[in-house]
Formats: sequence, structure tokens, C-alpha cells
Amino acid sequence: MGLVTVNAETHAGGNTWQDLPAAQQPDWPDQEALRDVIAELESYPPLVFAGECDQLRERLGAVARGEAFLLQGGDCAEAFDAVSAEHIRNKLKTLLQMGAVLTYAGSVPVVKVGRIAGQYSKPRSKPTETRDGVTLPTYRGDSVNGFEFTEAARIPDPQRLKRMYHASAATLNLVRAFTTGGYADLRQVHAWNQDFVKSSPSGQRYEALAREIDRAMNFMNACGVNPEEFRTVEFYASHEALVLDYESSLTRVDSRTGNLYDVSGHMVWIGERTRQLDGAHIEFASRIRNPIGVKLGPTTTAQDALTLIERLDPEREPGRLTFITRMGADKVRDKLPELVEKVTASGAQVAWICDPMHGNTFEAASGHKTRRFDDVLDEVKGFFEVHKSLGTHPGGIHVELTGDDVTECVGGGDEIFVDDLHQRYETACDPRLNRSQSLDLAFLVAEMYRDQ
Ligand SMILES: O=C[C@H](O)[C@H](O)COP(=O)(O)O
Ligand SMILES: C=C(OP(=O)(O)O)C(=O)O
Repeated sequence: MGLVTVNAETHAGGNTWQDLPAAQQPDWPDQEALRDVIAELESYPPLVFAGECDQLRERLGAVARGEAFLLQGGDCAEAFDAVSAEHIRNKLKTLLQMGAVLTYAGSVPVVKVGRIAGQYSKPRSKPTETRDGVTLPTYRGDSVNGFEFTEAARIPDPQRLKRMYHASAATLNLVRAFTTGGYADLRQVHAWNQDFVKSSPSGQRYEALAREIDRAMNFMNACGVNPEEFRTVEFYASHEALVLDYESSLTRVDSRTGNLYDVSGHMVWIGERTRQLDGAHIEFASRIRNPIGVKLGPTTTAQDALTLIERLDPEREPGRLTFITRMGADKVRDKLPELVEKVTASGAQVAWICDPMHGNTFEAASGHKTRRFDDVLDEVKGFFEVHKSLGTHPGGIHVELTGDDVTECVGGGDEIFVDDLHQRYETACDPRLNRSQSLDLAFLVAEMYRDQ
């Protein structure tokens, strides 16, 4: 469907994506209500500043050049009722711990980007869901409809777009407070682990690493080195730019440069289901100056990748475009090499990131959607092998995770079994790694990076 016209004055050159086919858009029943919501969103202040997006583009430039590693992670689908200090802190803590592990054990600067403060919309395989003979519209994320399986909840409601804005703003506010207000101080490496260390093998392994970091910091302190970088953390927010009415209404002209920025998040990505070359999502992404990610699944051809570069990174600017590959553990070694080879031969310097989650989902006998930790790890291994054999840079990982002790993916050092899945299966869409599995992954990826 097309997009509701938004304030043309805020969009230099007009919304060129507006009349193109846009996949996976909600079927809003009340267009007038939608128009009112969009008008209101257009009057709201930006959630991020364009200069921060530029800074992240520079950081991702270092990733593309092989000088840094990207850790991108967070919920599959954020939920309004999970906008609480506890959930946000747990997620951030897990990402900070993973970042510390990768930086210290992998000896590489880590760019930290959350799937956070905007990850409220989901593309789905099927438009409807049937339970016990009742068929209803599928859940498309809290920005669109309710998770509850009732007719009323599943009707797309544009008022939810405003709740998405406010939930994102509240989340971002706390994240900024935590990352700049002292909580993310590297001298807190032990504190991030306090509730965890005794009960979990990955917590104990982390504690040993935290002691080493402490010793290194004490040494530097004794030498008179105590840089600002130890006290605060640069942390960025990203989400899938899926519901274009929302993203358009938060797309503004930057007064410094006259360029368009989607100020709903620092980085946005286009998903595997919406990356059609002639579609609205790619056109939208081509018009904004934010760093852009594009998911590439196993059906992507080298020509698709080259055309995406032409469309999204015509200036060949390292950091502008990140390819997030999600092939599946069984396909990554077959499918990735040609893409990397041809893109590299074209002279483009994109950042290559591995999403080891989305190609490795299956349904357990209990009916739970799940992923095996070993498959996740194997896809990352395959990704590293491919880059090693081609002499290119394995630029990072993109992971669905939570800081809570959920039981959604099987395996890991503190093993979750298929029979455990029902215990704390809390995701609204896809299964996430829990904190212990996330830390296990960080240690293993750090080893792979060091061996590379
Ligand atoms: O997170 C990704 C997609 O939204 C998700 O994998 C789709 O899941 P579905 O196949 O259950 O619709
Ligand atoms: C939908 C997602 O992934 P993909 O587009 O790779 O399926 C996602 O990352 O939430």
C-alpha cells in the first residue's frame, strides 16, 4: 500500500518513496485516524540528533575498514509493557558485558549498537494466525496491534505509533543516563555481574575477565592514564525501518546540512522481507543520511548486493552501508563467499556483520519457535571462515538477546533443554539468547576474532 502524505515541507525533494510498493505495512482500518497520528508525530521533537548519526557512520567506517568490531543486539520485538528500568538495565548490562569481553579478549575496539528504543514493528511470514479454528490478523509488533489473541487486540491501531514514540523516548532517556551517568564506567565491570556470577558458568568466566580488566586499569591508573573513555560508553540505538508511515513522520531536514535524517534512531536497517530493489523501503533508505543496514538472506544474488550498493552507497563511503548476512548455519559457507568476493571486487567498502539468528529458527515439538545455540555459533564460525579465506574483515555480530533469564533458545554452557522451553518463554516473536548464552557467545566470538 502507499503511504499517507506527510508534511512535504519537512521533506526536501518530497517523499520519493511514498508511491512505491511497500511490503509488510499494517492494514490500518481508519485512515483518518492514521493521518491525525502522523500529523502529531511530525510535530514531535527528534529522538536522536543528526550529528550522532554521523558519528555512528564514522564508527561503522572503522568497522568497514577492519579497524573495529560491531556488536549489535537486543530484543526481537520490544514490548510496551517491558519499558521498565529493570528490563532496560538488564539488556544494557548484557550488551556492556559482551562489549567488555569482546574488547578485552578480542583486543578490538567495539562499536555498541542496541536493537533498542524503536524495535516495535515486525515483518511476518503470514498475514493471519489460526488457533483452535479461530483465525485473526497476525501480531505485527506493539507499534501496530496487540499480542493478545483476541479480535479487538489484533486490529491495527495507529494510536500505537504514538506509544512507540514515547516508549522509544523513555528507553533512550534511560540508556543515555546509564551510559553517560556513571553506570557504564569500566570500573563497574564487577558490578554488572553481581547478581549473576555465583549461579552461572558464564558469569564466573566473566568475573575472571573482569578481574583482569581491573588489574589492567589499576596499572594504567598507576601510570597516570585515566581517559574519559573509561567513564562513559558510546552506545547507539537501532531498529528495523519497517512501518514507513512512522519512519517518514520522523524524517526531518538537518538544519546544519539540509540532508534528510530519520531521527527515530541512529541506525536503521531494512529487513530481508522488505529489501525489494524497486520497493519503498530501499527508496526511503537511499534518501536518508543515517547509517543503513540491509539484511541479506540465502537467496541474495551478488547482483542484488551490487545494486543495493549502487542505490544506498553511491559515494562508496565506508560506514554508510552495513550488510547483515543471515544465511543459516547450513548455508553460510556456500552462499556468503560469492557475495563478499564480488562486492570486494567492486571496490565498495561495506561493513559485513553476521546475524546468526534469523537463518536458524525451527519449531520444537512443543510448538515453541526456538534456535540451537550450536547453530548460532556454527553460523558465526562459518562467517569467520569465509572472511578468513577471502582476506576480508568479519565486522561484527547482530544478535537477538535479552538480559533476562529466559528459556527461548536451547543449548549454551548453562544448558537449556527443549523440555525447559516452556519455563520462561517470554518473547513476543522470535527466540532470544538469554544473558548466559549471550556471554558464552561473546567469549567464543572473541576467541574467533583473536584467532583470525
Ligand atoms: O524477526 C523476524 C521476523 O519477524 C520473524 O522471524 C517472522 O516470524 P514468523 O515467521 O513467525 O512470521
Ligand atoms: C525481521 C528480522 O530479520 P530478517 O529481516 O533478517 O528476517 C529482524 O531482525 O527482526
